[in-house]
Amino acid sequence: MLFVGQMVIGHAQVQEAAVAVSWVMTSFSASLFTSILVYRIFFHRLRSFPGPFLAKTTKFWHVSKVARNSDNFRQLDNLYHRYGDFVRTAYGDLMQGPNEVTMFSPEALTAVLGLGSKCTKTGWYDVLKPLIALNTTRDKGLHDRRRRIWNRGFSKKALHDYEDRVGMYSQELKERISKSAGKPINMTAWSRYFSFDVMGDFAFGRSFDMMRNGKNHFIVDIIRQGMAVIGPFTPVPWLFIIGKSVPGLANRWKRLLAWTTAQLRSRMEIMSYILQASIENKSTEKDMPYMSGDAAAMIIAGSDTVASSLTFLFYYLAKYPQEVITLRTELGALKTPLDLSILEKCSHLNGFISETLRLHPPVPSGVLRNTPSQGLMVGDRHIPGHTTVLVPIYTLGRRSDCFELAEEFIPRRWSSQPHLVKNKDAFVPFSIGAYSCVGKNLALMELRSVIATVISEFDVSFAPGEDGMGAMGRAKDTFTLSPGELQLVFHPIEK
Ligand code: HEM
Repeated sequence: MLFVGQMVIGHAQVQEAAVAVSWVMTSFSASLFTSILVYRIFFHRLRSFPGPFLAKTTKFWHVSKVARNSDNFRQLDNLYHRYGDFVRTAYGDLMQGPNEVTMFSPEALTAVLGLGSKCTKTGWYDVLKPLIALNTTRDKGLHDRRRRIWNRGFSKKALHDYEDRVGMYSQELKERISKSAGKPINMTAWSRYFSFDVMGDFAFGRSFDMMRNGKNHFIVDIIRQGMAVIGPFTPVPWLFIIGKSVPGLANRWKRLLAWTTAQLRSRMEIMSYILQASIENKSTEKDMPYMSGDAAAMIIAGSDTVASSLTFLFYYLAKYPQEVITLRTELGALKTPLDLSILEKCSHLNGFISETLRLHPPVPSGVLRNTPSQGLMVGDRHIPGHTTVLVPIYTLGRRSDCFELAEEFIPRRWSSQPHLVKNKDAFVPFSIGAYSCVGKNLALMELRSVIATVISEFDVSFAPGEDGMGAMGRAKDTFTLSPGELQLVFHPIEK
């Protein structure tokens, strides 16, 4: 009896203790979170920057905004129109609370990325770890050393050597298009098949054969699934890094790395310059994480960007048939077979490409940087040290104080009507400074080659029922831009 009584009393005491402990825990958590919120809203060093109320309190505000449509560039653009040149956002570095300022002016771009800037890459760039690619190298000295090696693969001579290969892939695309002449084809997919085939060849000496098979290579699917996750989780990159350990994702990730490393043992093109540097230094095995990282980065950086650009180039060819005639006249004056280096001098073709990249930059939200410890001056505004900053390329390219009729597609602003460009510093599709795009000239060569090759034989129109709006309307911002489907019809021209 006594024993039962003790048990009842004991049970009651345990219950009381549990209630007391949960009260203590609840009040502790409530006061902790309240003080964090009060600090972030009223006392944080970025409190003077305007921005959405919830963005001051948690980064998940930004995730919730972009989770559904993966349209970060559009969300940031809305913030610019609402708050102006400096906005406190919730987008940024590893394990911090909201500690970011997004800036929208060319002046800010130069301060953050221009030569001499002391800003550094943020923890977001650890996404490829354990591999280390050129574009994910956060140490400035190491980056400079590796960039010098990469530059060899993009020298004038190297680029000249690539011309035939690029021309050959452009012909292949034209032949594939001609097989579907008069019928709708998904140009978003075919632009991707082209760009990945080219990069497969340049990175590994072997095409992905996507144009031949008319479908994605499995490696490309893995990359695209990875990029689709990166998009919404950019504000919280540590979640993505943790996600890489989840079995399904981890296996796909491992397959990608194993495949990339295996390809390195075979014939290579641009990678051969990078490999050569390691052979000269007798450090091939030690450098393997760099070389695998570089090969993966080359595919990621060099394929989606070119694919997105091509999709929008074709969109404008279909939308403005008059432009096709102007381009054809310019190209008609050239000798055949086309010499790709001559295309560099075609002012309308280059204006057409620049205008497309201005309105649809393939890296639309820009790149993440941390300010140095002393902070950063942008005009008369001081950004405190260790703040994550970014300058969205999409918004810069559409600023009405930088471009006359900014929302309109006017290729001539880059040739015969330069007054339509009020501030050229706002046109930065390839970024600027020490970390700007190393592949810019190869990318432009590909774009010029495809457009010149295809329009010399075809007119382009939207497929029945297609108005072209989905390409941008349904585009996903997965760091690089992934356009929505675009159905086009190609009609052989009479010669
Ligand atoms: C229209 C096509 C392209 C556009 C708009 C573009 C844009 C960019 C941008 C904005 C960056 C800066 C990224 C950052 O700071 O995080 C970048 C870097 C880079 N791009 Fe491109 N890119 C294009 C094509 C290519 C191609 C064809 C390659 C071929 C290999 C390439 C390779 C790279 C590499 C390796 C970097 C890192 C450079 C460094 O950190 O030093 N890109 N690109």
